[in-house]
Amino acid sequence: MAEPAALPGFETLRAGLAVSLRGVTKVYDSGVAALGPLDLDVRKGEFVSLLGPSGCGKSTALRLIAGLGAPTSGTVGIAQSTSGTRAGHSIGFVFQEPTLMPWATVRENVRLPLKLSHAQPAGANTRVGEALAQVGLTEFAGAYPRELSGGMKMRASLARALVTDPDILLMDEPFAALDEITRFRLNNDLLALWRNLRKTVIFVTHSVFESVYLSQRVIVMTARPGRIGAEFRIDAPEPRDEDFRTSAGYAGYCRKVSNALAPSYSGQS
Ligand SMILES: Nc1ncnc2c1ncn2[C@@H]1O[C@H](COP(=O)(O)OP(=O)(O)OP(=O)(O)O)[C@@H](O)[C@H]1O
Repeated sequence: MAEPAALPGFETLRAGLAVSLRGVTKVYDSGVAALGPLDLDVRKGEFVSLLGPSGCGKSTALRLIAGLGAPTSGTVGIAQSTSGTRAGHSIGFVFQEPTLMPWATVRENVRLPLKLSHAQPAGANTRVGEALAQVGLTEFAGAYPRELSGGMKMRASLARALVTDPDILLMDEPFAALDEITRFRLNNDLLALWRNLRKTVIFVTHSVFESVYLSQRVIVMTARPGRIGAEFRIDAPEPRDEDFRTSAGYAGYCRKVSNALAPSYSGQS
């Protein structure tokens, strides 16, 4: 069978790559040089964290990868969806704020991306059920956002990103507003999901500890305009759990990443 034609903006990438940024810069209309030049390759199925000081362009990088804006220069390459569906469906985005519709139930909130893509109702019901089960919210499908804790709202937001079965999950400080115990629990659940579903995850965080716990690779960005200052491969055994979180190896990685991050904060208070 002939290869499907590449979708516009979704270039053919080197085999095994999910995302490839080449010389990407972003200068906003205000004149702020937010990013780059940035060269970044992310392998299919890899879990990568972007870490860096406030305003260094992490969210900008995610938005460019998601196609929510164009780079000022350089190229953003995204692997074509393995499911052969529309290009936009290969990416799911989770924001720091859960941004749920307050007047709609969890089920309706999670269904929204399928509704927008005019998915068949029967298939949509199945997908919504699967996504809710993946995040442990089956029993709260009929609840309204006001009835949910912060952690549950974030689970609903994650289910909404998973409902289209995207190949790539972009997560922008998703757990930053949660208390530490809830955050640890969601870290573990996200890792379990990643192990089962093997999605490519690009995760933005301010937390050295979170980035080392979750990632196969931590990218430390410089102050604005953000570039790659250092990167670390986290070679820890899977599955990671509380033993890893309290291990000497984990503490050692955290120290190295913190040391690499420190220069980016010089001049900031
Ligand atoms: N739409 C926009 N128009 C103009 N400037 C913008 C816009 N979006 C972001 N910026 C600026 O670009 C720079 C990078 O912003 P961005 O949100 O990407 O950084 P960040 O690393 O994600 O920051 P934080 O960690 O605080 O969320 C900042 O100086 C920000 O004020």
